[in-house]
Amino acid sequence: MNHWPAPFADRPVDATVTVPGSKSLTNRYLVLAALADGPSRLRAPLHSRDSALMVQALRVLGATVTEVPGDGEYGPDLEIVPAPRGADAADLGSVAVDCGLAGTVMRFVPPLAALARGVIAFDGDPHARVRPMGPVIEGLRGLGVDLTSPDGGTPRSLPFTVQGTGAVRGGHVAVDASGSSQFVSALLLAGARFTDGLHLEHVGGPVPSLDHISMTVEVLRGVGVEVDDTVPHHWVVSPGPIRAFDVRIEQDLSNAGPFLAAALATRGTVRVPNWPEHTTQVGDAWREILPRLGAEVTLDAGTLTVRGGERITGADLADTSELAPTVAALCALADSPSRLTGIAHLRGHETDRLAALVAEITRLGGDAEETDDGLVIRPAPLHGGVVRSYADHRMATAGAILGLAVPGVEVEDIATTSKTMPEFPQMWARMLGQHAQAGAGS
Ligand SMILES: O=C(O)C1=C[C@@H](OP(=O)(O)O)[C@@H](O)[C@H](O)C1
Ligand SMILES: C=C(OP(=O)(O)O)C(=O)O
Repeated sequence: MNHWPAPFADRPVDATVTVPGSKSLTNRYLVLAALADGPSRLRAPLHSRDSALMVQALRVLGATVTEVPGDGEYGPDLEIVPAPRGADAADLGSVAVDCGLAGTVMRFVPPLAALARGVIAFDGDPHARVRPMGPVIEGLRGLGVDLTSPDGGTPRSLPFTVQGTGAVRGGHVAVDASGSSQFVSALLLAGARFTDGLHLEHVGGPVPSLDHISMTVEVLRGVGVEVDDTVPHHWVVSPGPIRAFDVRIEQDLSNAGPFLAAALATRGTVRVPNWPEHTTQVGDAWREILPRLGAEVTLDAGTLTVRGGERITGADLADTSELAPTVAALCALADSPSRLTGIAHLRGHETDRLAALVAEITRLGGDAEETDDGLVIRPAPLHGGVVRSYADHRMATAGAILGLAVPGVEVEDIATTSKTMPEFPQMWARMLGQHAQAGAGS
């Protein structure tokens, strides 16, 4: 496997960076476009492995997705014409959806398949088969959908087959969403198209990544879907049409994270323009997290500016969700201990991220330990070495952050960043090139 020599920054970065579109927003709007009452357009969407898998899934289910020129820096716009429905709906026959390693595809698409007519087989990368799926499967079964595993029994994970009849009864169903917020989002996104709508109830421990559920609810309301979330752990989606739309996708604030982290790792300055004024993206939390780690953060006229301090300070941080690998890399460079909590469910992400972070930080000489629901990371001098990426885009970018401050770090399979940011190696080099130019001029 290829090893990427992570660039070491021998002086502070000074760069302005814009990142590609949000994975979470792109894949939600793609799903909604396939269910909408007319053609929709996504402006400046993400183009990456996860969004390509979603586009391909929609095509398999009969939608037409076309790339059209747009003004996005990172690729064309997308126009989506939904598949004909009702009496006009084609019988798809036996078709297959490849989920890759995308949580959004493996969780959000099965409800769409149930609304189509055909026998739709789902599978993905080897690790996708161990990502938790049970509550989506049980939820759909509770709503009247027939799903089977290859041996004919009740599936618990990928691979499985959805017997799409063109309609889903819907109504009340209870699931345990403590393993992933995506179990909730998956059912909510399609809920308005179920005959009786959806009353989803969560039973179990705390639901992680609540920002992502807020995003789902806000996006749904934006396309005319009525969602009642006033009672904790209950979401009621009224049956009705999903309005066709034309939206601009915000840049991915979670993926802005590694670049912002570079300011702390090199005691430099990184600016991200077009920071949304209002957003449901979890990455907006960088504005609270990075000051806790010693940075100065300002948001002025839509540009977020992060200035690294003399040192990175450790911190106790809860519920960092998909930001956690980036946070952990910074904590490994801090000069006081950190405790990350509320992230037990990261064990079900692209890899077991808690185990992976401990293994890779330790491999570079660091001091990291797993707890029941997170990590403890203590200061220790780091040395060079290979950071394994486990097919996990955020492990790869965590390795890149460490490499800025530690000479001799190599990241295995940097190309795995293509899951959500195929341009990452070039963007990283450009960020460091800007620092060289700024240095040459000063
Ligand atoms: O709905 C979404 O777009 C996501 C929800 C979160 O999943 P979990 O709740 O499993 O953390 C997040 O980590 C993932 O990257 C994207
Ligand atoms: C957990 C993540 O992805 P997925 O959408 O595959 O769950 C992530 O991007 O950090």
